[in-house]
Amino acid sequence: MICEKDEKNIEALSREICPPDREAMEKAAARQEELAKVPGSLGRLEDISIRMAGITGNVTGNDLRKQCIAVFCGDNGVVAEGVASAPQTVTLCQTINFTRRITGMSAQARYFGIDVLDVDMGVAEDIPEELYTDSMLTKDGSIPVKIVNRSIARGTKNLAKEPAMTRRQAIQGILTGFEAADAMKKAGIQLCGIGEMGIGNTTTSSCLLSAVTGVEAEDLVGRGGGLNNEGLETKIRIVRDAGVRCRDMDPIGKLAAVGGFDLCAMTGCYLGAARNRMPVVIDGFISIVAAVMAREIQPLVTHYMFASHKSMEVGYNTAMERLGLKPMFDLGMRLGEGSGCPVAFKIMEAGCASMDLMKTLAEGSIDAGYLEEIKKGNFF
Ligand SMILES: O=C(O)c1ccc[n+]([C@@H]2O[C@H](COP(=O)([O-])O)[C@@H](O)[C@H]2O)c1
Ligand SMILES: Cc1cc2nc[nH]c2cc1C
Repeated sequence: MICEKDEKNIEALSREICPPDREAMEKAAARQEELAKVPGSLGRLEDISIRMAGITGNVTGNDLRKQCIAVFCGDNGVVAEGVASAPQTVTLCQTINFTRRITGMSAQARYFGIDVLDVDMGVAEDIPEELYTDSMLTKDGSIPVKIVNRSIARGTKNLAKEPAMTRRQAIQGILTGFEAADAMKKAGIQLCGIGEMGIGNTTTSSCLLSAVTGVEAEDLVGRGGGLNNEGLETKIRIVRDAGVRCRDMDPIGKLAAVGGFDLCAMTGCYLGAARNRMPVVIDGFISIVAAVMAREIQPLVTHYMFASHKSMEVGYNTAMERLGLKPMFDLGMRLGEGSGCPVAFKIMEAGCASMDLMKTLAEGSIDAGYLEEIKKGNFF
């Protein structure tokens, strides 16, 4: 049963997020200056290693090889307004197909050996019982391959006509996100990404972004999965009304009025990852709007966030400016699911490898001792 205590819990948990370790960051920056290269020549890979030092407090040894993408799935009542091009049933289909590792995100996850934490936050249609699990961890403490049942309701209400959900439901969703972050930490995950699946969620995300930033709907709303002109006009109108209606609400109020169950859980998961001092990767438009919502609750959370790719969705830049981050790459992607996270994980590993394995010129000098080692066949 969700109650006032749970809302206080979100505040208390968010207050536990620490600022980054500045001393470790200074040491890491100094080490990057000394390594055998032109200072700054590894560009943003250097920044990543320095930010990682701030997150863990360690300059070296920031191993990021145990990785997981948490994908939060749910349907959105607002699709009744004709604001999405794909049928709602795609949400169910992809939620199931994450477990088969055959979607845009999960195929990459399978290839790279990344875990997927697939959470049903409120898919409208039935998920077969055999595919469900109640626990975010298996008996041996790993991330389950099945779908974790945290369904709040079979989709949200139509936000154009009434609040998408109750405040209690929004709180429940946020706390599920915290739970997911804790489960990943317990499973030994060192780097996580946050994705989603939910037809209609570029509309809910645009509503939230408009409400938070006050930016005009026309400058935020895109075609999502490929909306036609008529649908786009409706979407802009709905986002404009929602933005005005929710402008003065607190973050949880905004999420309840015009958000989705996926967005609530994603918001909580960013906060939970930061609370666990775990670096967390942002995917596309929906993912970055949830990151903005997390920042509205606790600004320190951004120190733990890394932005993967620049989504093609129109409002992406507005959200990015709000966070003060910079995407790592632009591949013209706009799929969602967490599909930008695997490549970002590899870039982040590269940044940490430079710090761990490179030497300074002095440490790597070619002297007689080194040549003796080479003669013995010891190259590393
Ligand atoms: O993340 C993005 O940048 C992104 C941009 C456009 C669409 N999507 C995906 O497409 C779905 C939402 O699109 P829509 O048009 O139904 O609102 C949802 O399942 C997202 O994962 C995702
Ligand atoms: C097939 C399909 C897959 C998706 N994955 C995320 N959003 C999606 C939308 C569609 C239509």
